[in-house]
Amino acid sequence: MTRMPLMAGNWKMNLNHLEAIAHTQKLAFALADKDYEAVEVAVLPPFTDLRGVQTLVDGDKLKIKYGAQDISAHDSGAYTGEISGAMLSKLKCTYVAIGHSERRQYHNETDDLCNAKVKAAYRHGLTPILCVGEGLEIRKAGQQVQYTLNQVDGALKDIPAEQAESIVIAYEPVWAIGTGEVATPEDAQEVCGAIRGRLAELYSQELADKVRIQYGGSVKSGNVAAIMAQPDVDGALVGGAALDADEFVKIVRFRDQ
Ligand SMILES: O=C[C@H](O)COP(=O)(O)O
Repeated sequence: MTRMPLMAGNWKMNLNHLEAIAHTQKLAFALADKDYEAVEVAVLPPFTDLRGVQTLVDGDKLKIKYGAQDISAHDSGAYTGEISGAMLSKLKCTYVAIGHSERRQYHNETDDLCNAKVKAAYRHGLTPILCVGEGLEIRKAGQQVQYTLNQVDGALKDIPAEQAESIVIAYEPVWAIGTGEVATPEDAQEVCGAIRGRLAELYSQELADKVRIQYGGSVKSGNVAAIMAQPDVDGALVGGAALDADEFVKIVRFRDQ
């Protein structure tokens, strides 16, 4: 089964709304139709950038997809500081990251909350990029597969197959995020393969074969090809390297690296 690779740039808390427009224009200028035929390209800017990115993408009919880095579990109301799925879908977001390790670590997000956010995303026609992955202690104990599969189970609780078949799962070992310490291609394959196996158990092999599983953690143009060569890795969730447009374009063109 061929799955369209998804290269997504998670800008995290970087680039203001003016910088976001300049950065997206630079990407749009560099990317050609043949890039989009081979790879789906997405950016996940901060909330305050989304309107600017939308205006650019709509106005110039760009093929870059975009989405948010988080979503509220609630649809509206007295939740100061939160952004709802309805607001994101009104801005024509395609994707929303859920359960990024930085949200789990600094905002105490649990698997139950991730599950509620996955449901909120689907209520509003957004595609979740569910982030999972173990910390260093878990890795040292050799528990990375079980730990990550528990996160998958928790976030997908009561999610029907008709929804789950469109999910994207990003395996991001926490010890490899922003550290320059990339997982080996074999490390990435071990867990990504196990995630696909779990999807087959929870749903069906047919569904598992459709779902795109990304690797994230210090992905750069120099290591992306080896990671993408793994059978169960269908893309990358890129942090730091996505802030450099030239570098991100090289990652999108991983087959040339
Ligand atoms: O969402 C992206 C990941 O946290 C990876 O970040 P990084 O590429 O800077 O290691």
